[in-house]
Amino acid sequence: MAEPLLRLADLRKHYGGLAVTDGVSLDVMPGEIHAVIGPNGAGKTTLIHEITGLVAPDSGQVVFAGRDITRLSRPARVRAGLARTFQITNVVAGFSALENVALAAQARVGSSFRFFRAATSEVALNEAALAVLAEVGLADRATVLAGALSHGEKRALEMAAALATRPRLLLLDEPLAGAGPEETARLIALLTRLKAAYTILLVEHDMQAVFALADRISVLVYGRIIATGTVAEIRGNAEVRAAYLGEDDA
Ligand SMILES: Nc1ncnc2c1ncn2[C@@H]1O[C@H](COP(=O)(O)OP(=O)(O)OP(=O)(O)O)[C@@H](O)[C@H]1O
Repeated sequence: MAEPLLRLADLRKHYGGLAVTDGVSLDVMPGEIHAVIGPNGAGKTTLIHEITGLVAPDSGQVVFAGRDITRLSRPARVRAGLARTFQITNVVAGFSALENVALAAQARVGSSFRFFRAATSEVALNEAALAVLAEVGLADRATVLAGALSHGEKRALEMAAALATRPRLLLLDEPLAGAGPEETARLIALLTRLKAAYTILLVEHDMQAVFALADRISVLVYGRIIATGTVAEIRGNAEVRAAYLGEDDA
């Protein structure tokens, strides 16, 4: 069997008396979309933060591509191939779509913000940024200020910014949050396309989207994974249905 691209081993994080991550172990296999679902406050965002390095776990390990990255800095994790999008839309409104992507690409090579202007004039950087915009269907919106994009386009731009770092693993924190039905359909189509090229860890509340996209699902409840399995296994799991999925979802 292939080695997991990401392995979480017995991760634990307490805030005071609250065990927010309570011994989470999870493998993300190369090429899969692995969804993490769970009720509000289950600890999903904290788990993503522990993977990206924003929150340090009290104990346990984060192993990425065979390397223990538990204590690595956030930029070092990005350089190793971890990219994320945020739950709250996170683009620079006053920059064009192209500039936003170029800025993200620069983060990967570690150059500082003040070299930004010079760098965007580089033909190669612009071409690479354009290619990434095309990947998410925004090529014809390259010169539009990010602040003027629709909500769904901003989410796609966030994904482009993440892709610009040339990730091996894409962490998506609620990419469909706040999207209307049409935008949701478009974003699901985009994620389906990205699925062919990237390994993805997806945190998402929209169960129809999760069932349509995920290869495997892990269910997090009060900081613990209560089940991991295929869509069919999770939908048919009585404990999951009782703890989380309503009859409508299942
Ligand atoms: N820095 C912190 N200090 C104290 N408590 C925290 C902190 N961060 C998160 N928590 C608590 O940890 C629990 C899990 O929060 P987290 O945001 O990870 O859950 P979540 O599953 O992402 O929720 P949601 O689906 O609502 O986004 C919550 O009870 C939250 O109040």
